[in-house]
Amino acid sequence: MVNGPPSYAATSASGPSAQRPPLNGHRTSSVDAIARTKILLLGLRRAGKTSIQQVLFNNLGPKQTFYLETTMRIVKHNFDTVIPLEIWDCPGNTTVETIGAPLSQFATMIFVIDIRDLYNQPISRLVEFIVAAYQANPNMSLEVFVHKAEKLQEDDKIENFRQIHERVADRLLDISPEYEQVQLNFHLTSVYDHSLHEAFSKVLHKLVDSLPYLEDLLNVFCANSQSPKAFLFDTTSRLYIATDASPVDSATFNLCCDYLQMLNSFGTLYKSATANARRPLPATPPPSSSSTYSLSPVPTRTSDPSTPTTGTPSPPITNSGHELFYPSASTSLHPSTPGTTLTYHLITPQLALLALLPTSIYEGRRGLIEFNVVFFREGVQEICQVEKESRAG
Ligand SMILES: Nc1nc2c(ncn2[C@@H]2O[C@H](COP(=O)(O)OP(=O)(O)OP(=O)(O)O)[C@@H](O)[C@H]2O)c(=O)[nH]1
Repeated sequence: MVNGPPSYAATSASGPSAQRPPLNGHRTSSVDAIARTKILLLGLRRAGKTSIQQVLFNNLGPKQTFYLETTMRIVKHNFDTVIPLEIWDCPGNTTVETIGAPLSQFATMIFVIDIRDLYNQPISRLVEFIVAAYQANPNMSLEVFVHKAEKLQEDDKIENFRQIHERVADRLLDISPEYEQVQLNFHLTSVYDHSLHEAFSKVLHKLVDSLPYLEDLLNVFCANSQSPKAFLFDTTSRLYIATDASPVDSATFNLCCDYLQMLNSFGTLYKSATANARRPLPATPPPSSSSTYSLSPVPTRTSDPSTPTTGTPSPPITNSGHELFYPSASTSLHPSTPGTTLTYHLITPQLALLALLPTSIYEGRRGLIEFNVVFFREGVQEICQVEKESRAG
C-alpha cells in the first residue's frame, strides 16, 4: 500500500539550519568566494590520479585516459554538486614540503596506488603523507585508492590489496604506536567499471554535513512508495550523494550508473522544441557549474502522471538550445510479473532521484509516486539552499 505524502515538517523546522554541525576542512576559495571543500589527490607518477578526476568530473571515457599528459604542477579543479568541491590533482613527485599549502586546509586526502605497485616507494610516500596529514588535522579523511584493480584476476587482486593494506599499517606502527588509531579507508578502484564511482561516493558522504537529512528524506520516500532502494545521484559525475537505509548492493548501483550514463549520452537525441515552449526560461540563465547540464529552474512537478513514461524518457528541458536534462524517465527491469521499474526524477539541476519500484506500484499509483517525489524534491532543495547559504561569503 502506498501511503500519502510524507511530512517533512520535522526535517525542515529543526533540520539542516538548526542542528547543522560545523563545516570541517572548508576554506573560502579566492576565485568564486564560496567555501569549497578541498580534496587532495596524491600518488606516484602514472598511478591514475588525473584519470580518476577526468573520468568522474569531466566525463572522459576510460579509454581516453590513455592519452592524458603527465601532470607537471598542481591543478585545481572545481566541481559543484550538493557541496562545492575543489580537487587538487598533484604531480607524482609532490611531497609534503612541495605541496605549497597547509595540509589542515584539506577535508580529504586520497592517495592513489597502482595495484601492481607493491614496492617501497609508493608506500613510503603514502605513510609520509598520512603522518603529516594526521598531525595537521586528525579529523581529515584518509582514503587509499588501490587503483587499476581490473588488471588483476580476482585472487591476485584481493592478495595485493591485502598486502598493501598490511604494509601501510606495519609501517605506521613502526613509526609510532600512536598511529594505530589512524582511520584509513582502502578502496579497490578502476576507471573501467563503477568501482571508482562507488568508492568516490563513499568519500563524498563523509564531506556532506547534511547527509543524515538527505538519508531521512530517502527513507521516507522509500517507505511511502514501497521502494526497496533509492539513491540521490549527482547526474554528471554519477556519484551517489545519499541513499536510504537499506544496504547498497553493487549490482543495483551499477544499474543506476548505467541508466544515468545512457540518459546523459542520449540526451541530445531527445532535444524537443515543445519542451522548450512548455516551460518558461529565465531571462538570464543562473550561474553554471562544471556540470554538463544546464542550471535551469526545476519545476515543482516535472511530469504529468497521466502520461506513461515506462521505457522512454520524458522530453528533456532545454536551456539555450544545447544543454538539457530530463525531468523524469523510467525503464522496466524485469518485464515479468511482479516486475521492477527503475525511475529517474530530476530533483535539482545537478541531482536526480533514482529509485527501484515494483512495476505494479509504479503503474497503478503513479499519482502518489509523483506526489512523493514533489515532497522529496522540496526537502532536498531546502537542504541545498541551506548548504549554499552556509558557504556564501
Ligand atoms: N588499466 C587501467 N589503467 C588506468 C586506470 N586509470 C588510469 N589508467 C592508466 O594509467 C595511465 C596513467 O594515468 P594518469 O591519470 O595520467 O596518471 P597520473 O597519476 O595522473 O600520472 P602523472 O600525471 O604522471 O602524475 C594512463 O595510461 C591511464 O590510461 C585504470 O583504472 N585501469
